[in-house]
Amino acid sequence: MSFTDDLWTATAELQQQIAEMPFNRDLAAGTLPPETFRGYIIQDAHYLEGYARVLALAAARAPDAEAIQQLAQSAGNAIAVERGLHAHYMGLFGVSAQDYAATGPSQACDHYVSYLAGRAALGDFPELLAAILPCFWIYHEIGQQIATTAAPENPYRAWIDTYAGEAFAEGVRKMLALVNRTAGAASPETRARMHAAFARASWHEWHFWDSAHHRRGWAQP
Ligand SMILES: Cc1ncc(C[n+]2csc(CCO)c2C)c(N)n1
Repeated sequence: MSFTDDLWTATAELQQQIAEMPFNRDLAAGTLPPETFRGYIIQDAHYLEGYARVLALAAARAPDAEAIQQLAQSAGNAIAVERGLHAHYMGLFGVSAQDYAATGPSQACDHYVSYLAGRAALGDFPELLAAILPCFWIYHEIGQQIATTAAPENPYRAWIDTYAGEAFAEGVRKMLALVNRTAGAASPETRARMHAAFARASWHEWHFWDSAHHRRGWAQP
């Protein structure tokens, strides 16, 4: 079994819970309320900015030229691909630049991005890489699962096609290979921290969807 297979097996229960979340079930059925998806997309745009920055920090920390190139390209792709998707849905749901600017990140969004930035500042490269992986891998798994069950006339088709598509799958495969290469050169102690970072970032993915489903923002006194 590869190291990344171990990561998935160790978090199998959480991964199953994510697959069964009402947000993802309703998205597949096409019955997710537009207002819920609108809130999700705004938060996801905030997330994306933070995530792309973290990818760029990971690129700067990478041990060799190949990994620098892969992570820096991913940072650029993240902005290009996801921004296109966000612009599409923001147009559809009437989110203006002013609406977006007026809506700050939710607690879940801020918590996830802060966690990743914390690993970038305080962790080592293997730990940071393991924290970055769930964003790619879980979206790929969920995208594929949803694609097989999705209603044909689904308003969220562009979202589904992005994550179920071959271009994205190729990016996921490269990320898995880099994690396995990195874990292969790491000590048992470092591999244990990679496991913890992968599990924590996977929990953040669950929390992000849970927050979007409940339309939570930032609690005010
Ligand atoms: C909360 C949240 N987690 C993961 C993704 C997916 N994603 C965002 S950036 C990126 C890198 C390549 O484009 C990927 C896979 C998302 N959109 N929102």
